[in-house]
Amino acid sequence: MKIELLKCHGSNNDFVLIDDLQHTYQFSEEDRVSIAKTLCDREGLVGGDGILFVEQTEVADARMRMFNPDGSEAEMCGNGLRCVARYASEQFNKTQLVIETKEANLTVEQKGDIFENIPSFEVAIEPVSLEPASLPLKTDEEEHIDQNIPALSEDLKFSAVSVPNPHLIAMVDQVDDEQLSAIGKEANGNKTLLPNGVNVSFVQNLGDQKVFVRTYERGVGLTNACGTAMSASSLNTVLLNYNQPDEEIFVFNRGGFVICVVHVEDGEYRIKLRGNATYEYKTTVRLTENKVEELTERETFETEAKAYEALQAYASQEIERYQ
Ligand SMILES: N[C@@H](CCC[C@H](N)C(=O)O)C(=O)O
Repeated sequence: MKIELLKCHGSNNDFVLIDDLQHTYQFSEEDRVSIAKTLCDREGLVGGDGILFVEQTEVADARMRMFNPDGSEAEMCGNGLRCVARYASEQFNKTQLVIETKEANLTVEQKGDIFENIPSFEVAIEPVSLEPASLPLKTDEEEHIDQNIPALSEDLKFSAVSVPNPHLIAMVDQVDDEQLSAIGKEANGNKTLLPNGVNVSFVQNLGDQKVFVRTYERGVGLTNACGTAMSASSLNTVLLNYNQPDEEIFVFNRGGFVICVVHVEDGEYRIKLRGNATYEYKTTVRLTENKVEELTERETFETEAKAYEALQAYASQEIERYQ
């Protein structure tokens, strides 16, 4: 199988974008799973936190399907959607588009750069639900906000949110990666409690509408950043009165930062996520027997990489101030 790919990232949550708008690859569902496992393998030539298939659709400008490195398909991907937004906006020469995702058609828009020379996109993160059944999280409660889940931790309190992929979020004083990994693995292994698995985030409140978020992603493990997790975490900080609705929340992560705004209207929540959509390189590969062979020299985006280094340096400095 010969595939042209674009390697890109949102907050250094990195993806392999495959354009099925221009091409007609006609991948089977099995192909998609095998492409995800093979191309995302960090030991292989490409590596990534997921695959973004950009496809034709009748109901929106384009359709995004997102597969995790373990081959599972996610309902949504916030950082990935920004990359797809940029790619589709360039294809259609439009700054505002609608992208079909697994559960919703979402508005995406090119917005002012979040940092010098960083092409930035804002995407809608919807539908949002606090109903445990929407994750699903097995419980009799109507909502599970800032409460213990003894099967996962004696002392941490979690909020269950779907956006619409499933998230558990805990506020912490300091992020402990080992503890987060252990809880993430446990939560994803406990199919009685969480039949579809879950993304688990630790959130450190930094004050002044700023937070730091670290996530153990379902189907991946610890990543530099997770867009839907940062959106769900921002909502959690509004629900718990750490941050204000309708105002920008700066969300720092291991790979940079994004800006989230949480809107609350008649008990309904809408979240906007704004951040970078950075291209790394383009190449063509051939996949054979779970092996990747590169057929062309990589076309790299050096200027973008340089600009992003400055953003990353700023974000790292900010994070260090609070460690
Ligand atoms: N990194 C993504 C989320 C990708 C899907 C997630 N691992 C899941 O299975 O729900 C993001 O930026 O939102």
